[in-house]
Amino acid sequence: MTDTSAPVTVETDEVLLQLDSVSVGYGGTPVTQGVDLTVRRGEIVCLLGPNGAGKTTTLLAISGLIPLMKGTVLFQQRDLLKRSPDALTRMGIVHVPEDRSLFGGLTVEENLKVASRDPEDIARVLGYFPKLGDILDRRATVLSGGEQQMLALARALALRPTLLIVDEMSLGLAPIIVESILPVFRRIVEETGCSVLMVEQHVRLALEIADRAYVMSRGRIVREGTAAEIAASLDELRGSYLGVQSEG
Ligand SMILES: Nc1ncnc2c1ncn2[C@@H]1O[C@H](COP(=O)(O)OP(=O)(O)OP(=O)(O)O)[C@@H](O)[C@H]1O
Repeated sequence: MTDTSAPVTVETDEVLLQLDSVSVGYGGTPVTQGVDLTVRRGEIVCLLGPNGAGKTTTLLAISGLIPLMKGTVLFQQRDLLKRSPDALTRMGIVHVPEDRSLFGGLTVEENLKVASRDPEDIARVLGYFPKLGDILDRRATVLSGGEQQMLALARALALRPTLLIVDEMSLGLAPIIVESILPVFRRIVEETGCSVLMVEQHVRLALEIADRAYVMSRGRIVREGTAAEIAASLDELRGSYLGVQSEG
């Protein structure tokens, strides 16, 4: 059995994901323009910005769900162009979308079984979200928002991601639930060595657990820095880019 308590040593200088001059959009119209972004192994990176900035669009492009218009996306130094979303999942890129995409008619346990290759994976991911262990036979559709989000994350982890992409994990959740779930990402990274790229509206909470952050506005990266640097300039960023809707 895998010992999940031992921290995994990670080489944080190794670039896992690299976006160079990425432009992507819909119907031939670019939404993002020339986005440069990197995620190193074992890092938690936040992508911040106001509504409509292009954050979700950027994540969809990384996961192969919409085609690039310009630029390159390298994952472990391999070009992701023309790879299907399924192939990217097999390579270790696992995307938890904004709508969570659970199988509503299936139970918690069945949702986890769909994702896991090995029964041990289910026990392992329940270690991060013990509450799910008490409701294994409950259908996903009747779960609370927080329980659904835990299940979506647990299912993603059962796929053993190298890069976990999480879009608006906190959407519709009470701040107290967000405060309890966000720190789990730090534990996941320390114990599995995976990297996390997340879009999060609870900016201050997200920066507490992140290593670095990018701020996006109107499809461009307008600021990047360590989480501490971005947190220190939050008041200024709120005034110029992040807008009043950013919370936390
Ligand atoms: N399927 C689509 N077809 C056409 N335009 C779209 C589509 N999806 C998003 N857009 C547009 O692309 C722009 C960027 O949207 P995106 O969802 O990437 O922003 P975001 O930064 O994630 O915003 P939010 O925080 O509100 O989720 C918006 O103007 C949006 O209306």
